[in-house]
Amino acid sequence: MFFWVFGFLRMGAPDVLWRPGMRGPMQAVATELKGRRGDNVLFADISFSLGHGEALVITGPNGSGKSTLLRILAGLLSPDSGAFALIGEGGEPVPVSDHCHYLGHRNAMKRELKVSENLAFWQSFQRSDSGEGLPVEEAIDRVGLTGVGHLPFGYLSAGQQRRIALARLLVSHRPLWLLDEPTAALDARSDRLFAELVRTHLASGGLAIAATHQPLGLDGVRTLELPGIHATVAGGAWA
Ligand SMILES: Nc1ncnc2c1ncn2[C@@H]1O[C@H](COP(=O)(O)OP(=O)(O)OP(=O)(O)O)[C@@H](O)[C@H]1O
Repeated sequence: MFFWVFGFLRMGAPDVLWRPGMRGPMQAVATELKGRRGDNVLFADISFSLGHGEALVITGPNGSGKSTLLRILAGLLSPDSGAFALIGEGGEPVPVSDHCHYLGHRNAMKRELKVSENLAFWQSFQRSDSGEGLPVEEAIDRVGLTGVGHLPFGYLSAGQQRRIALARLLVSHRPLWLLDEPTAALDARSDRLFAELVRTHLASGGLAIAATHQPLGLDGVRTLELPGIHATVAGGAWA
């Protein structure tokens, strides 16, 4: 038995706001990905293609393999078979690890370091040739937490910490955002703020793939539903 839910609505043609130093449009292509944990095949035949300005939301029950699929896309796990590639301007593949932001369940911040120190670390660590990100203080402003830069990260509430984790996406520019439960712990206002951040990213030609149980407040994104463990997925492919 297999379930595929396709949302083929595409967001309106984005105003492509290329910034200085930014590379040309990218395309993300997954080809017949098969993911396994131990003896369990979680999913198979996952194929899709995303162009610049497009987003994909991955849904499915607990344990269906959403995080596993995202980790495979990020290059943190190997697929059982199949491939995922990011194709740059001119048709050449570019390393996914250098061109993606991966936001996992955890925020990947040091509790003892100041918010600004954490973000400055990520800015330096994830510097890319895809273009400049925002200054740290501006990224903090964008997630609605003006003035918290001097505080230790551990002083923030769970929702505030998640918002700073989202600010990490802004301090260095990377075209592909891979987001695992990005809105966990966020309140309704922060959900809207997150949707706005993704909308802006897509409008500047970026790509986003998010695994979530909650609606992300984004219109016109494609949806991929993983059926759940022990089910067989077959025959689903996007052009
Ligand atoms: N490190 C691991 N070793 C072995 N099995 C694992 C490991 N991590 C996850 N699994 C198993 O893989 C399956 C898929 O897990 P995954 O975290 O990808 O699901 P998910 O769809 O993201 O779940 P959730 O909605 O609960 O976040 C689960 O059955 C889980 O027990």
